[in-house]
Amino acid sequence: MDSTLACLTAWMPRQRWYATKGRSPRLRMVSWWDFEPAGPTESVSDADQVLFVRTYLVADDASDPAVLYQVPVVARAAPQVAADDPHEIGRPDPDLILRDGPYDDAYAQVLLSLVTRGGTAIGPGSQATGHPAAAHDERQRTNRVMTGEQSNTSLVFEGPEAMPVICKIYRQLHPGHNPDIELAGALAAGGSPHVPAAVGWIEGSWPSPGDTESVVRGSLASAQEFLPGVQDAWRVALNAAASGADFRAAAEELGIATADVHVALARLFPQQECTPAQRDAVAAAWNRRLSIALDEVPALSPWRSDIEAVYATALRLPWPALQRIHGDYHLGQVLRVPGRGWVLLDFEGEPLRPMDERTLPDLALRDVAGMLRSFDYVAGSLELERPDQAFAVRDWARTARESFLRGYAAASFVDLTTVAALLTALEMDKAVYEAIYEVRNRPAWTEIPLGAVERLIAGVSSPSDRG
Ligand SMILES: Nc1ncnc2c1ncn2[C@@H]1O[C@H](COP(=O)(O)OP(=O)(O)O)[C@@H](O)[C@H]1O
Ligand SMILES: O=P(O)(O)O[C@H]1O[C@H](CO)[C@@H](O[C@H]2O[C@H](CO)[C@@H](O)[C@H](O)[C@H]2O)[C@H](O)[C@H]1O
Repeated sequence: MDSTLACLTAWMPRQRWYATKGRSPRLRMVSWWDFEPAGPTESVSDADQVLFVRTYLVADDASDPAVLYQVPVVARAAPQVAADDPHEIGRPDPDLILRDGPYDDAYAQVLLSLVTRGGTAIGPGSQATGHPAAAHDERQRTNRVMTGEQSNTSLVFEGPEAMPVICKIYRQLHPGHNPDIELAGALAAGGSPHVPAAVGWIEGSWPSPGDTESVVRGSLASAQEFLPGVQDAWRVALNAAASGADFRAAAEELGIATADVHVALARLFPQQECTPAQRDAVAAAWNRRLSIALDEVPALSPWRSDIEAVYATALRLPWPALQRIHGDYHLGQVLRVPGRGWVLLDFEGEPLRPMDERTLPDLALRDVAGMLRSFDYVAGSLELERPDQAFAVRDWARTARESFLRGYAAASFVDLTTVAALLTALEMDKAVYEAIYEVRNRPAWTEIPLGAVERLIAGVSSPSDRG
């Protein structure tokens, strides 16, 4: 194995964004591109120390199909880097240190330059091109990496006068335009206050990891206005539920904001009547997910036939038209911005779902179900910490749910009573997805979606019990 790949093989499994945890990586270099140093934004002395700024495209054959990762690196001469540098990837030779690109100013500044000014980085059979979405703002900004449990890597650029910018580097690459760039960009261009302003994005082309003779195009990064010092709705809701604070008006406004975004998406992108074939495809996806969940979460098996009955009931009734939606809507995807209200983030869809499915028109009610599940998670996570508070937090979740639905119905003009069985099926499907997600990522929380499955089944047999 070449020495760069050897360094990456040791380093990648320790990264939060490395997807196939628990398996040994089988890495293969697919391509790379080199960036020109960002010139005016970088000091001459720093540029002297940088040997190259490069993004590697690395396929991992530990899973089938292979996962393709985007790995930006900065190569520096060994004497210039501290011995205990926490962002060292490795030393392909004794004089050269590869650093994790997002943590190095040299990469951060070329990234900002590409999304705000445009330009192209070239490599063997591959390239990356920046597409600014707004007029370029030359003011200097410093950069930092957002910390947290993230599947991608985001850098924040801030300066005393300049609009703060957040740039998300997609770690896993897929063919096609990322739905977050497409949907959030269109909503921002259409004047929606419920998404951050668009700044720009990076698209590229590279050899397909499955067939290196063919070339694919796809999204590499996106940048938007960063809203500093705000809390996400998960934190706001958790604090409100823990302290017993009234969340009804906030939940109702969240319902209105959600409906406003759905109405705007229905105007900006084509809507489709839901054909029998599309209903069959949704039903097949429910069943596929259920069978994965039954394999990975054995505690679900006693409810198998009840879950299937929930799906069957929804399939007997008429369905609304399909449209573009958020796709992975939960409280962590929404920010509370003083003076502006709720702002929605991350229209990428569910990370456990294939990208080509995530860009299809879907049921707007899927987002409604996602948010309802999130209110249940607030109660569920607090209940795990303080079982003695269970009654109060369940009551909080019930009122949040009612207020959210009231706001959504009023602003979307959807009569939710006519689609109640479909909404229940979508909540069930989301709880099944979450059971898989939790068992893989946060096993201690698996009982939250399992409790929801039980309650949803109980609610179908006696509707007034639903909380
Ligand atoms: N425009 C923004 N303004 C402020 N915070 C943001 C913005 N975009 C994302 N964030 C925050 O950055 C973090 C990661 O964003 P997210 O889109 O969820 O990334 P990932 O795809 O890695 O999960 C979240 O905590 C989110 O609240
Ligand atoms: O990483 P993403 O934000 O794209 O979403 C994934 O992770 C979420 C967890 O952070 C997960 O959401 C689940 O947990 C939330 C609380 O942490 C809860 O509010 C959501 O309702 C629940 O689904 C999401 O499902 C997953 O796709």
